[in-house]
Amino acid sequence: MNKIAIVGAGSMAEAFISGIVENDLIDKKNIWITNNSNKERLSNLHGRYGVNSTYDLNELFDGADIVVLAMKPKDAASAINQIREHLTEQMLVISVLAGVSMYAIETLAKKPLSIVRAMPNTSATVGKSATAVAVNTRVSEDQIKKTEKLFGTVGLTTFVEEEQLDAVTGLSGSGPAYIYYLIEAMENSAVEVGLEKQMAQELIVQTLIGAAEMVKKSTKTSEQLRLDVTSPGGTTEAGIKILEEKGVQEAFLACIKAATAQSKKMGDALCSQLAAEQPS
Ligand SMILES: NC(=O)C1=CN([C@@H]2O[C@H](COP(=O)(O)OP(=O)(O)OC[C@H]3O[C@@H](n4cnc5c(N)ncnc54)[C@H](OP(=O)(O)O)[C@@H]3O)[C@@H](O)[C@H]2O)C=CC1
Ligand SMILES: O=C(O)[C@@H]1CCC=N1
Repeated sequence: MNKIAIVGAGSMAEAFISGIVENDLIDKKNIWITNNSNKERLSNLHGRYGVNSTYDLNELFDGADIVVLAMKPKDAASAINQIREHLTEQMLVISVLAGVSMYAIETLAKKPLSIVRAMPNTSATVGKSATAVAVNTRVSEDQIKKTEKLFGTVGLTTFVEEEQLDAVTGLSGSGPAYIYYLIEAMENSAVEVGLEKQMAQELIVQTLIGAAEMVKKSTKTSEQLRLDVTSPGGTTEAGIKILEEKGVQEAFLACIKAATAQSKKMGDALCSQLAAEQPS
């Protein structure tokens, strides 16, 4: 890895910078970043991580072997249009943009590119992202190794087909929000049954970490582990009965299907727009 050029300086970009710098993957002087206009944000990132920033695209891309696209999907078209002349077939272009396909990126760049499309989640901030990655046929073995190293600094990486990324987005991309929602619900319930919120939060968080660790380490399925907790006529049985009556499993199915469909819809909308703009 020689130089990384990051386009977009939001929370996702910062999670990567933090992971790369903490793991000494590359000298921080070789990490370059730009954004749309927020100079204060760039100087803040420089101050905290020692990375370089610039609005000069020649300086940003000069000698870069990896480019990370980390702006919002709505800004992808204008951002890629601005940088397209600097992108080369030799560079590895890593995109974390939700719903922006490799086809869309190449169409906007107006050239074939080696593209890695990734779906991390916000737990990248604490090095615990569940990231799924798809690569196109131009990505070399060496670039795959670089990709694994890079995403390894922010958590777990798994390789998927591009078609699976909508489902991954609906599952683990949005996933932290579902878990926060569950935590919120458990915190509010704890208060209702007479517990102090802060203390309840500690219990809930440790319960989640412990249960997740059990699923990860045990040879039992999650269903078996649930049944292990559920004594006949006991408290868990009483609680789970209510979750079943309220249709919580069905609600999760509908939730993940809706998020997957929304990811596909966002991607399809951009692809249709780009196809319509192509000269016939
Ligand atoms: N949040 C999440 O859970 C997840 C997000 N993602 C993806 O990560 C990406 C980044 O998200 P996030 O970090 O939350 O975004 P933020 O809104 O925090 O940051 C977006 C950044 O893009 C910059 N930007 C906008 N337009 C341009 C441009 N033309 N050229 C250069 N930079 C530009 C903005 O600059 P300025 O501030 O100057 O306007 C800002 O620094 C998104 O595409 C999202 O889909 C992926 C997985 C999970
Ligand atoms: O809600 C969103 O669109 C983004 C994509 C994955 C997580 N957040």
